[in-house]
Amino acid sequence: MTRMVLVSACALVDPDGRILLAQRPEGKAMAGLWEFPGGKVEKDERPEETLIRELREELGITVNEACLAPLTFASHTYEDFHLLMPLYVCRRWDGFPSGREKQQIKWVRPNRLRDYPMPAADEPLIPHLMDLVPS
Ligand SMILES: Nc1nc2c([nH]c(=O)n2[C@@H]2O[C@H](COP(=O)(O)OP(=O)(O)OP(=O)(O)O)[C@@H](O)[C@H]2O)c(=O)[nH]1
Repeated sequence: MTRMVLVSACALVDPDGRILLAQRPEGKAMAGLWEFPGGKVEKDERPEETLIRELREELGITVNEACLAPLTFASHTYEDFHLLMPLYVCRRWDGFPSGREKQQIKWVRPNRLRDYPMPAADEPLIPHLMDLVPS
C-alpha cells in the first residue's frame, strides 16, 4: 500500500447555507482546484486541533472545538499516497474569513459545488453537503 496521509478538512456553512471553498494556490500540487479549508494532521495533533490551526492560518478566523461537527470522510487513492480526510462542519466562528495565504475563496451553494473543479477525493463528499444544506 502507498503511504497514508491524514488531512483534516472543514465545510464552513454561512447563515445563507453557502459553503466556503478555497482555491489551491499556484505552485502547489493540484493548483487551481477548489477545496475545503484544512490541511495535514501534524505529529501529536488531533484532527480538531489541526482545523483550528489551519482555519486561523488560512482564513484568519477563530473556531471553538465544540463548533466542529464530524460529517463524513473521504478515502481516496492518489498516485503517490492514500488520502484519509475527515470532513467536519462548522457554522459558528469568530472573525471574517479571508484568504490569508493569497488563495481565492468563494461561498458556494451545495447545488453549485460541481461548478468548481475539486480534487478527486472531494467529489463523493458533495452529496453529503447537499443533504446537510437543502437548497
Ligand atoms: N485541505 C484540503 N486538502 C485536500 C482536499 N482534498 C484533497 O484531496 N486534499 C489534499 O490533501 C492534501 C492537503 O495537504 P495540505 O494542503 O496540508 O498540504 P500541501 O499540499 O499544501 O502540502 P505541503 O504542506 O506539504 O506543502 C493535499 O494533497 C490536498 O490536495 C480538501 O478538500 N481540502
